[in-house]
Amino acid sequence: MKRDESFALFAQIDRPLVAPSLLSADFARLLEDVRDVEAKGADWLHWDVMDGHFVPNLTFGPPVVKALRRHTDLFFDVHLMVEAPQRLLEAFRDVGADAFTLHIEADPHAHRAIKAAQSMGMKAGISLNPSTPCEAIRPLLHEVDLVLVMSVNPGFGGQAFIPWVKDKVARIRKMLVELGRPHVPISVDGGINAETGREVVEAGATVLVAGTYVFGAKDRGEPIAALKSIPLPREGK
Ligand SMILES: O=C(CO)[C@H](O)[C@H](O)COP(=O)(O)O
Repeated sequence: MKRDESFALFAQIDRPLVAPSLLSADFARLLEDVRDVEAKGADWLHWDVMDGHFVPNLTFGPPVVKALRRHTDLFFDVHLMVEAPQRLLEAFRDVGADAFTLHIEADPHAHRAIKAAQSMGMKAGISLNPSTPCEAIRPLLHEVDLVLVMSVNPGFGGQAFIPWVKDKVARIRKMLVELGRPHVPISVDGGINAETGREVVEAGATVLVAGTYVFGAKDRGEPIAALKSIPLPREGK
């Protein structure tokens, strides 16, 4: 799916979008892995940016995004697991990030960051950790383009899905419906496979971020197809 198509589609889609998480790709052959998942139907690419402070791990930053931007037209879904994410707005805009998603726990001025990202032409997302209550993001639901619900404690791939996060997804979808914004995408990240993917889609998720499940497969086309085959619940169900 091309970069500029995906957000217009959320009012029409009947399946979740699939965003392979590059955290689980082979960093020594990143371009080959990106080409592989693109050829096999990935809708977005999910970038886990970690700073060693907000989470106890370090990954990549704008130079790596820039290097791959030249090779693909996939939507770049950039997830900032960093302190003071606003510092990085321009840097990621300049290298071709399409969505800039920050953590509510990382920025007391998250609303300002969201407005700034949007004014720079990026989609703006808000993310919350498993133990952060949904109420913490309620005021921002009026304005965000994307909600990213963590279903593991962020920092590492390959962790087990936390089942009670499904209730949070359902609550946030209900809040969005009540606000008259039913098509705002809810993305779920952590421990996603065909089974947990189905559960979160039933709860209201429309984007599935999957690292180990996709990149750990011999044929990445199989997990991508399995996630894409999950039907979205019908409206009014
Ligand atoms: O944000 C992340 C970790 O902080 C990863 O995107 C997430 O954990 C996906 O990896 P996996 O599918 O292996 O759980």
